[in-house]
Amino acid sequence: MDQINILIGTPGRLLQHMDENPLFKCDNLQILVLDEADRCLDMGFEATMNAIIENLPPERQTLLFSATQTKSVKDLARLSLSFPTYVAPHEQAATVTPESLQQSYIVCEIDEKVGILWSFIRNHLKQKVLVFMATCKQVKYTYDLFCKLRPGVSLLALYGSLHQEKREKIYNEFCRKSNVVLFATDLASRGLDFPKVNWVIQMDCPEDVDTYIHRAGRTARGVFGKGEGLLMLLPHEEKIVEDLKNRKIPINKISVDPSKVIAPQRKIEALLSDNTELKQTAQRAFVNYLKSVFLMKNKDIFNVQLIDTDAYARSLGLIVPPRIRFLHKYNKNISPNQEKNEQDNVVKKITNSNNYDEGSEVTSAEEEESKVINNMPKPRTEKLTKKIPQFEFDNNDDSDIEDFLKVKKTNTVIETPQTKEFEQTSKKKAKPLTKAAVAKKILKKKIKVNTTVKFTEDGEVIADDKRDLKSELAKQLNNESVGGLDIEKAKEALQEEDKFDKIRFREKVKAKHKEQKRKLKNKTKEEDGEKDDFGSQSESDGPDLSWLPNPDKVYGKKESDEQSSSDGKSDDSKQSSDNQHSDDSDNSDNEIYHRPTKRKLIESRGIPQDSIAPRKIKKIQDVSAKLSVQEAEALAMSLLNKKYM
Ligand SMILES: Nc1ncnc2c1ncn2[C@@H]1O[C@H](COP(=O)(O)OP(=O)(O)OP(=O)(O)O)[C@@H](O)[C@H]1O
Repeated sequence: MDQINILIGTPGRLLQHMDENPLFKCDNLQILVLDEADRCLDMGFEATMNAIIENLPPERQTLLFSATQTKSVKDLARLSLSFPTYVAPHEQAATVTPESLQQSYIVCEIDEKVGILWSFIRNHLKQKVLVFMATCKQVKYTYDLFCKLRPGVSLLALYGSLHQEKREKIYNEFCRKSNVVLFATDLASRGLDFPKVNWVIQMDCPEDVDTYIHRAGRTARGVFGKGEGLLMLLPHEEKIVEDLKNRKIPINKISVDPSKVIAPQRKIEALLSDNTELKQTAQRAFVNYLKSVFLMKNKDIFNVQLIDTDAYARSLGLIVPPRIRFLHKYNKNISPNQEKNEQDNVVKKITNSNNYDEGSEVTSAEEEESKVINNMPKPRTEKLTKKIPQFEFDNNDDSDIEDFLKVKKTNTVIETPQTKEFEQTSKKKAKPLTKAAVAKKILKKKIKVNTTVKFTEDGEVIADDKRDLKSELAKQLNNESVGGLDIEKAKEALQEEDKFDKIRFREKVKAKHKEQKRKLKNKTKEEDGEKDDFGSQSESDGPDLSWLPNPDKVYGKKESDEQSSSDGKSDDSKQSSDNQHSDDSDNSDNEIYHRPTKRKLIESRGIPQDSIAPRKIKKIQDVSAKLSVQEAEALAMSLLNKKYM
């Protein structure tokens, strides 16, 4: 780190190295360059920049760059500049922005913005467009929504809450592609050099003139760069144009042909009703936009009270406008006097500077305020179309959207009784639906929230042993319809339930053990069965113990056996004779114990088992062979008769 010649970094990262890296030394620093110097020196980076400057040697050259350079002595004094030189290459130029940048603005209602943007994109499919919005949430929502609506061109979104790697990927993708739309926050308004951007759309009014210049500067870059800029303003935001013109920015007012605006309102509403996540993003976009307007410094231009929030919510696809808590809180905290003053101010401003409400009569401040908020004079663009040149939606690219636009009717709604009914009911719902109201409704209907009931295919309820309450106390507590929760009672009920849970658990363990035992038993049985295959043929035959050594041989002969052994018979032959004459009483015990199976005996004598026929059958075969047919028949009959007598 101490060997490097050039270091490029953001203020935060640089300060982190200074604080945490022992190898990072700036004693020999010769040149400090601050790109986007006005931004670096403004309030947001003040503390960080002051800390960095403290760590740098005072003997150095300092270079500051920006398209909107600060001349504030206070700011420059912090850098300890001596003999500063101001270099402005375009100071004598007629305009501060490049001549090849064509700039225009439109005035529209807040609920028209989405439709205008959508129509613009649909008509510029073969162009590279950069759209600036006020907040991350708006960018995210517009991106998600338009992706679902499929405009027919690549869409990208760039905003601060994205991971750095993703930001870089999106940046590179936007640079690479030529037909693409990028939705972005002011994160992309400075320093990023996107090549060949055709259009910069400022969908929300920029914070100040500097922000406008930086945003617009993303197009018409370099020596031969060309581009166009479009600024969308709400009627009360039009005052910024004056500031722009005072700063030598050539900007012309144009209007939009309403017949060419296709607002996919129904589609958006349908999408949101199907997709809760998208709906939540829309709600966040709505609240965050209003918050950003509320927090703007320049209250002459930004006034959240003048925004038709219901219309804005509807344009985002939200049928029920989300609650704007910060605004409610703010309105509550304003004392009546303050409120009246504010109202007076709003009215004065509107009546003085706005030409749209020429016909309205001021009766009292309060009346006027409510007029301003609820019945804001609508400076519809149609009114202005006579004087102002129209915005050319049809561009020269090869897309066949021109025909499409001519054929398609805008906002065609087939009126069905259902839609009429819906509109009527939605009109009736003037009262906002609060969470408390919803909760009251649920309580009235006695619906138990957060309960799951499972049914069989026949519609019978399946009892859930885990969820069913067992103890009386818990049941009682559950049935109580009093709001709130008695912690002590709930604790006791839980303890009671715990007892039943333990019993259930014990039973479960017992059942498991039983099952294990049963399985083990079955296994051993199976193993025994396998042994039988190799030992005795059937259980009635008894175990095959022929393989055991002869106890006589091992323990010597018994007295009772002496006689039989003296007959000169071998052990094997004795065994076989024993089998043949099983009624021999002397050796009966040994016989039963040592009796091998018939199969074993036959095998031990070396006679093939197949060749042995049962003795009785053999005898009959022998006798019948010697008889004639008649004699054999007679014999058979007599045998049968004998058997059944
Ligand atoms: N002398 C030059 N000849 C040709 N092209 C140039 C020249 N100087 C700059 N450019 C091109 O102009 C574009 C803008 O340059 P650069 O990014 O340096 O501007 P910048 O003033 O830093 O802009 P910003 O700070 O607003 O992002 C770049 O694409 C660059 O290649």
